[in-house]
Amino acid sequence: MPKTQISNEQRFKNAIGAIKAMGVPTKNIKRILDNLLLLFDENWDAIEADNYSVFVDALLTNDEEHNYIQNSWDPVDNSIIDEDLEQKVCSIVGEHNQHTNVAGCSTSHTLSRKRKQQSQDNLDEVVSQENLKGKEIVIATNSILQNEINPLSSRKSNGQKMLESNANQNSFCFKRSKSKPVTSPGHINIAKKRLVGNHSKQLLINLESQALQTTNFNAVKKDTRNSFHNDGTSGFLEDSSKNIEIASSVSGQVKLSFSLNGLGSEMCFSNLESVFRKLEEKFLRSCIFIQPNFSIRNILTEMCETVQDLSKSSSYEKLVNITPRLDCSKKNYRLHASVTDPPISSSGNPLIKVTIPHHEPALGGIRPLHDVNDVAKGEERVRISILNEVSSERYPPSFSYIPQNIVYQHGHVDFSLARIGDEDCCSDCFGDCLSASIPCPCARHTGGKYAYTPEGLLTQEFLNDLLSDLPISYCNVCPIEKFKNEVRPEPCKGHFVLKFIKECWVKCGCSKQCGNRVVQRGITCNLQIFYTSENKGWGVRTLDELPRGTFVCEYIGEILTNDELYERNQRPKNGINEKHTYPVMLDADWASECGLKDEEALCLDATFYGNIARFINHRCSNSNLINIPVEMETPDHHYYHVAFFTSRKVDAFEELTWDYGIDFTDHMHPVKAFRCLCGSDSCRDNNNKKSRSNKISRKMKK
Ligand SMILES: C[S@@+](CC[C@H](N)C(=O)[O-])C[C@H]1O[C@@H](n2cnc3c(N)ncnc32)[C@H](O)[C@@H]1O
Repeated sequence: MPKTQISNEQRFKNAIGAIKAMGVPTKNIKRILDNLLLLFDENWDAIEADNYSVFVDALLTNDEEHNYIQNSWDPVDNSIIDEDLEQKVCSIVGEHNQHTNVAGCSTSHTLSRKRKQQSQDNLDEVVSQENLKGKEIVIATNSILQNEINPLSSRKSNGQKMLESNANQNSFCFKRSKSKPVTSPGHINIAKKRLVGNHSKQLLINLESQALQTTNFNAVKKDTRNSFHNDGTSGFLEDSSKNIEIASSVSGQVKLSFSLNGLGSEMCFSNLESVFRKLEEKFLRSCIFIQPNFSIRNILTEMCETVQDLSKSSSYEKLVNITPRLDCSKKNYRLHASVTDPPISSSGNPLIKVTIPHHEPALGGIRPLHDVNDVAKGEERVRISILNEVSSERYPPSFSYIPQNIVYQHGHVDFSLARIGDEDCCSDCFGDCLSASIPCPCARHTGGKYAYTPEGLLTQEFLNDLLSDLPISYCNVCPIEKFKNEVRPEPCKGHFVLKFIKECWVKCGCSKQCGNRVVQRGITCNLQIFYTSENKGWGVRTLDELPRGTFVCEYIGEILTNDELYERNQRPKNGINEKHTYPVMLDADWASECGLKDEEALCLDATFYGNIARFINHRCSNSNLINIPVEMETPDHHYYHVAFFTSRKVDAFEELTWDYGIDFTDHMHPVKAFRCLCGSDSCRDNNNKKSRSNKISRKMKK
């Protein structure tokens, strides 16, 4: 009999009969049904849709805050009851309508597992509701992930009751295409869980895509504190054979991976790499500047469509078996792919098979070299994105991002508090030294005046002094010359006498917010690593305009003795790290410090371990950055920080450069000079001068 001819009373009875079989007490069923009828304006079609899926959702939803469905059974052990119920629901539902409930069952089971875990971990409640009338799915959450998910406030329409979070400003909503019927594939169930106490979150998304026909995706969003391995890969898998995994860190960093199986249709599947590449091009790049309409749902939808697009257009004629192997002893996981002749389907099309073995994390297999959204992996206060609009190179070569200098092996840096005397700190200060009437002892190094303004910029006076010609001092025995010829070193070629800044530090009485602490607070500018169009490789640019005197970043690397650097440079270079980043000599005191032993002279090498500064290119003249030695924890100038400040106003998207101080004629220098492409009029690279004059004379001849 068509449903329209069944009376509402009969439908009520049918519902009770079906749900009672799951073991739910009749009075509870009635209460929930009453609520649902109220909620859906007596729309029985909506309640019966997907075999009472809203009822099942209501059973699983136990949210007092929103009063959506009152908790209607004894809360003895919800996890067990839930699991039981869900299994029954699944079996009943399965009997009723096998096809449409495959996804429904897996959703319920997933929810159940999650719920069990939730109850064990003292998790807060699932808050989800599918609004059937408006074909919208609304999630209310205390999310901090607003950048990733389109923040829309809960809306009420046509008598539909939406969930309203206590934290309304943080709620967001997933909209479903209005053209799709409620029961069609394309169904998305989303459950949001919040860990009590530490505000960790999990977002569970089950997506069955019409586009992918028989392919199922499960997506799991999970707090990285629970899911990421130490090496930064995600370790969470529900069912590795058919999962999309989205893992997000508390700082908002998102990692996406997916694996497919069951491509039983005669779809010609492109390789995973091209799917990832296309998706990254589409989304990850744009996520650097978060778009207003950005949402996880869009990514998932786009992912389905991309897989379908690529599969349709693929001329792939091979069977690809992709098997990620997780070797925990190695840091870089790789996707192993083998290509064999494809079996031909009944329609004559080659079939594609993608196999992801159970319990092997799919994410690990395709770990990228760097996170294009944040090369610093959350180590800095700002995210540092990577963008290449020039060539196909997706990432800079491998290196480990470190936010602080680290001693490589033998470099001796004495950080002991005992070495900091009263004259080298301001233990009597309080709050902000800059606001005190008399400059503190820390300003002694800068002539009794602070180098910083209250806004955290270098004072114009300090900067002007720096940019005027610096005096040069000469070592008795120069470590650089000893590098070149240990037995008979040539005389020192001279080093600039650098002007130091002394920042307040831990032995000082002032606060961390003291105006004389700028470099130690880390990077605050929005910077980007980008591929230069002048063949200089990767470079750094600012995304915002920077005033003159702005602290940009420190040059961070391994602290090496000059001996160690020399030894490192002698080693045969292979492949990836063939190009050394330019090491920075900590030579401020070479001339004045008596008896500095070779093994004591230090330098910073960012080739293998470093920060964003390792990407800043050289410019012979008119560079926009100046490197300034900054002393914090050590009172002598044997070790110090190298900080970059803007030497003039820098426009947004302008490349940041500094003068490495290279002598392009010195072919014996420990680090081989490159052919300079800085493009400045006063380029010191003679090769360039020659080629420029050749060009001019060729032009003249013409
Ligand atoms: C500190 S790294 C800078 C980042 C580097 N461009 C990269 O892709 O990793 C120094 C290296 O960059 C390149 N480089 C820096 N400045 C350059 C310039 N003005 N002209 C040509 N190459 C430059 C050289 O290969 C040099 O060894």
